[in-house]
Amino acid sequence: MFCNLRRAPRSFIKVLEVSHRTIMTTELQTKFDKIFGRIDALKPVFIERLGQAIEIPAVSGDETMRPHVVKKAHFLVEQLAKIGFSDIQLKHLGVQPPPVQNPDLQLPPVVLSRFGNDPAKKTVLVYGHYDVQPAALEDGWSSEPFKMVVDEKQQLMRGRGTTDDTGPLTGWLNIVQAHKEAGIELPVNLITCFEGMEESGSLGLDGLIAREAQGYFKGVDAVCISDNYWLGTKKPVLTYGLRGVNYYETTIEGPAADLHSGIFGGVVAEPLVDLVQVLSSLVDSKGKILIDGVNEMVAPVTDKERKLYENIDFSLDDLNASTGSKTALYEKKEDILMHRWRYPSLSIHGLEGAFSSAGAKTVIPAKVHGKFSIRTVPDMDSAKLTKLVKEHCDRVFAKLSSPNTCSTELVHDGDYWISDPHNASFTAAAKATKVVYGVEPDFTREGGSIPITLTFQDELKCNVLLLPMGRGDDGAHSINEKLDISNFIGGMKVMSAYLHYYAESAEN
Ligand SMILES: C[C@H](N)C(=O)N[C@@H](Cc1c[nH]cn1)C(=O)O
Ligand SMILES: [Zn+2]
Ligand SMILES: [Zn+2]
Repeated sequence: MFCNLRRAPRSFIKVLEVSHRTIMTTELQTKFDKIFGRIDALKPVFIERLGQAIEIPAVSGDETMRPHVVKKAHFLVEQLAKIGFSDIQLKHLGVQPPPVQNPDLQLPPVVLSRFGNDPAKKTVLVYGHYDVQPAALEDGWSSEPFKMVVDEKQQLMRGRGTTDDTGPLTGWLNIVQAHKEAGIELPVNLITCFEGMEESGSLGLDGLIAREAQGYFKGVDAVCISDNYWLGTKKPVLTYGLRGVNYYETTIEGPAADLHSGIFGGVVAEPLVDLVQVLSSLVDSKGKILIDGVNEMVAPVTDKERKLYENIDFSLDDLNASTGSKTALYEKKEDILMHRWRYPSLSIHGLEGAFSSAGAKTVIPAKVHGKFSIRTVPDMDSAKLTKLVKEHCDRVFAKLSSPNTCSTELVHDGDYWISDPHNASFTAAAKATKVVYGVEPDFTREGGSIPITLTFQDELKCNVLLLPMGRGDDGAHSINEKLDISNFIGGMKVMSAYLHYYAESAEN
């Protein structure tokens, strides 16, 4: 273990003053030099490992792809073993609950492993997810999404999962390898918890965490999650809040089979016509949620909170750059960020069962499903929200006096989360960021969701830190998802430095 600043003799400590705070001893500087040097030297190995992982199309939301998700879990097991992690276990979570086409479909396994088990050290659990969002070349990708391309000119890696979340996940493996090869002891015990269902609601993981709180996860002092993004493209951030997400499916069905619109058009009630009306009643084009009672659940903005937005480095131009358009609903930084972080939003994602290919098929679909989700924020209650959503859809459908049937179901929900950005974990991560990037990070919230964050905090009774690796323009969930090589390398250096600073902090 390296020395604790408070106990070390003054003569020994040659300090580096950064921003009025003492953050580095020469001993730590030497360690960082060696670790960072190894991370730089191992760059080709790390890129190769990420490329191999990206090739496995682990799409959790598509039942037919489940064997690939399982294959990626086994790939991780292989890599963990190669690097020297121990006690590697695949935890099986049973069958996937409905709605599901195959009632026997097994959930993907959770990959647990350890590096070190020294009672004198703190224990950090790192969580990541190895599943990804769907992707297809015909969606508009400039290269095969599951064949990682290293763009030397732009110094980035393109492929599904590079930033969300395979790149950051492999980062944890890589930093252990870098420590070993640099001959530097890892300053904490590390536990990995990698799941394969995050993009589909983290089904089954809550139960596993509760079961293992006093088992595999006993003694965890802090949880660190690298699964979100910087706000923009230049300034590193640490994230202390997430929105939750409630995902819904409205199903409307009528005729026993798809019909010819020339023969039956105007003669039968069309499910898709009904569904379009139900969906269009949920939200207006300015983003206002139209479901009675939803906006009333949102906690009011306080003056103290309003001030937090003032110093954040972000602008309308950043938003436009990351969407590649000028389609913003708000112009002012505060309005944009508040609507991303602290107000709910309702998005309509798609239709299942309806014609969606090129061409001009003249069919009346017999059964259609509309998919939409609501990002939730303090003080919204998931069960109450679901009641309001179902009542709203039933009411709108009833007004149509249609002979079809309509039902709305919650597919999955995950809680929002807010933390204290001044705890020991955040302080350690802020020092690490300053050492690697030379700037203090911004403290941000995230509009996306990581459903398991609150469960870790509550079940393991410890702080959770969100330590993003990629940039705001990485295109997570979109086409041409990428991770800049500088963020991959810088992110791994920050992960390493974070563990060292956290190890020497007086509190948890
Ligand atoms: C922020 C994280 N990388 C992420 O993408 N989370 C997903 C989680 C989710 C929940 N339901 C479906 N996906 C997200 O925010 O959409
Ligand atoms: Zn993710
Ligand atoms: Zn995602």
